[in-house]
Amino acid sequence: MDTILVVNAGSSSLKFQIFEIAGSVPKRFIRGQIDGIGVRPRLTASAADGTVLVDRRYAPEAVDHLPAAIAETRAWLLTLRGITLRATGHRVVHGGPDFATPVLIDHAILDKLAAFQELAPLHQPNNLAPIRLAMEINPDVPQVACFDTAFHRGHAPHTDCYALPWDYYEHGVRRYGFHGLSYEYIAERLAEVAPGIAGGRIIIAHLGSGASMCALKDGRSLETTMGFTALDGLPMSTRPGQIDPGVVLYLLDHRGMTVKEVTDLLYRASGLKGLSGTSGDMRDLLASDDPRAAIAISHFIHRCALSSGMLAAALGGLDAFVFTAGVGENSPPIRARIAERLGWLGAELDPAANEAGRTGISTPQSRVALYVLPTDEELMIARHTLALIMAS
Ligand SMILES: Nc1ncnc2c1ncn2[C@@H]1O[C@H](COP(=O)(O)OP(=O)(O)O)[C@@H](O)[C@H]1O
Ligand SMILES: CC(=O)OP(=O)(O)O
Ligand SMILES: [Mg+2]
Repeated sequence: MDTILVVNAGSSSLKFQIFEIAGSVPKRFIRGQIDGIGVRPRLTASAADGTVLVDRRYAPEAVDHLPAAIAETRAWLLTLRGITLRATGHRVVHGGPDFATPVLIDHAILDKLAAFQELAPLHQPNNLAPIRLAMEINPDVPQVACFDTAFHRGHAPHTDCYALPWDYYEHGVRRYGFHGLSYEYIAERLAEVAPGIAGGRIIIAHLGSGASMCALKDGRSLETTMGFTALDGLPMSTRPGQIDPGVVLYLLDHRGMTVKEVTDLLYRASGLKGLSGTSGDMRDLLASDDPRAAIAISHFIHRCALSSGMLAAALGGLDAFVFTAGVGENSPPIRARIAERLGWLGAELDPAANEAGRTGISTPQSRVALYVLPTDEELMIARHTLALIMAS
């Protein structure tokens, strides 16, 4: 069977899917992941019909960094029989100013992408590691990079610039935005689920371990909460979201912290984890009766509400709001609290539909339609990868 392998190497997980090439469309064959790297490592994979193919737990030190997760995943993938790999598609978080579409990777492109490592330290090294390995092991199999930044590349300069001297914009200091593969997929899903609304004014809330929102109009990204790096915008599992740059200057200057210490603080020790002092996992916080866990959740809701207002202003109103990614897809209480804060825009939640995790979760009279749509970054990558290899 001819297949495409898709690799989505994240900050705390390695997600993968194998798609059968069925004519010009990819058909899901296997979906799996190693999550909880260094904490509660677990390899799971299932067939398209849901049959569990593997479910293996590891001691934290056995899979404590991405290369170990790649090695475990690769060993398991090699046990599969009857599969011919035609191409591998990779999620690459940062594509900088020039990569507006997926690309076939060669060594020169790999070097260009490595230059963005400091702009996405949690992701870019992890995204590039499997590409390097694949190019070494299977030099004849095409490797395709699909960028989180690409979907936002059409933003007008007055929206994606910072108010710094213009020269900085020219040199790439811009608001790139991320989670674009997820937004692109949701925009397509929305056109199927709600064709009458999909062309309207929409906010997509990608609330996972990393979190951002996108203002979508006519199916295209108009604005987003993340910026130059994936630190900006909403508070996340371990990242603070929007922060006064004066805080960073204070930490460097007054506290005498090194750049590495500040980087670690902002990427790994802040957000829900930093505020609660216990965990960056929303499930742990929801289950906790610690007041600091409650503050962390309330802060998250508050910032989601503020960003929604900002994006509604960018859109000139709001027709629909979509919840997606780990928290957005799986947490009725978080959805309910955000929906309540959208009441002034005309949103009215149907509590039973929300609890049941239905696709539509607003009341019939709600002026803003509310949806829960599971994202599928890997399917989006498979489509791009297949299109690219068929065209080349
Ligand atoms: N039932 C749930 N309730 C609340 N949060 C959840 C639930 N299930 C998963 N999550 C959250 O989803 C996050 C992972 O989301 P995901 O979109 O996979 O993120 P990433 O791709 O950034 O790793 C975890 O941090 C976890 O807190
Ligand atoms: C860009 C980003 O934050 O990605 P993730 O949500 O996978 O961490
Ligand atoms: Mg993710």
